[in-house]
Amino acid sequence: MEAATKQHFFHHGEPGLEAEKQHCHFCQIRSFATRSRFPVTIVNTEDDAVLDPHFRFVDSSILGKGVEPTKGEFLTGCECVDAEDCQYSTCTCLQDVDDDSTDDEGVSTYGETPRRKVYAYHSHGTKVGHLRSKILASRNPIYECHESCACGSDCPNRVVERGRKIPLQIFRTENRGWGVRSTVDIKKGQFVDRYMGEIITAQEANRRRAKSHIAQRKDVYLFALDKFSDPESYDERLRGPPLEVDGEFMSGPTRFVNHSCEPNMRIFARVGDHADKHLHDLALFAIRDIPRGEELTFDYVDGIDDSENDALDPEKHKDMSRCLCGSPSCRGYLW
Ligand SMILES: C[S@@+](CC[C@H](N)C(=O)[O-])C[C@H]1O[C@@H](n2cnc3c(N)ncnc32)[C@H](O)[C@@H]1O
Repeated sequence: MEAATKQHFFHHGEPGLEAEKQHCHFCQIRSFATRSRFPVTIVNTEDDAVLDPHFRFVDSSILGKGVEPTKGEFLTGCECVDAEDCQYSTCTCLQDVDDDSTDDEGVSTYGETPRRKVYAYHSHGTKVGHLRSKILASRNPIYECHESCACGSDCPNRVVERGRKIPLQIFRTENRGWGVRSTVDIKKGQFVDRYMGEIITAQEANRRRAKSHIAQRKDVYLFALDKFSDPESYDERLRGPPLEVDGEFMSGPTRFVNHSCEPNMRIFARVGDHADKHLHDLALFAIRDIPRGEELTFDYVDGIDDSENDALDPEKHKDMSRCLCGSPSCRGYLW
């Protein structure tokens, strides 16, 4: 670790080292636009390990071969003139919200049209912009306004779009390699960061699985963008198989977040432009208050049916890896 930091801090200000700097993790995280207000840092007080030199930090996902975003002419956004309107069922960005609620936020009218507040976030007080408890406890997607919308960049419904507002530290854990923590307190419902990586086709993901020397563990880096997959969909991109995000070799700091059977974060599908549902974001939110310095975790198999969860099947344990999350309700095995 010292050798890596010394090379960066003492030599990377010098001209003529462009090729070397491209592979330097410290140069990569210092190129992020948010480096001053919300820096990413890397520390190791445990041993001499450094991050895998083949890994590269990126601050947005990269589209792989054969993955196309929707053409500009097919993008659509809401036409809300007053951004405050982007919290109600009348905002077209929120038209697909599954609203089974009769809860807190209530009904109002817009001209003659009755409208319900279906906004995923709190809109008042100290919790403003934090995901509401009802959504946090669900696996519902989050719909946000985006760059094709008429509302401005100060629209309250652009929490994930505005990006990470938390400084993150990648640190060496005692027994699970690298992990991630925050250097500030995080509140329940607060957005932490996206899971980023290369967005690849299902065929390419399977090719990488087959080729990977870490065999089935390759799956810990692959997330299927399957929230809207539907074999009956009129949109062929949603009929599947879904695209996948591979964070193994290119990603942001959340690629180093470890698993816990009692996690403090949960991952949500976040949709911007409805025409780009097949490319939805994966957004991590705190599911309880997290004091600064506590390791950030999520459940890698959240949402998997118990009957498909190998950790609950004693027959399969002999070929599985031990879970070292240390939580009282640890299932004992990862995969
Ligand atoms: C997505 S990576 C997380 C970052 C990783 N610790 C590293 O050093 O790069 C997933 C890998 O971390 C380790 N890991 C994560 N959570 C763990 C847990 N609860 N118990 C044991 N190992 C864990 C496993 O080696 C797993 O393959």
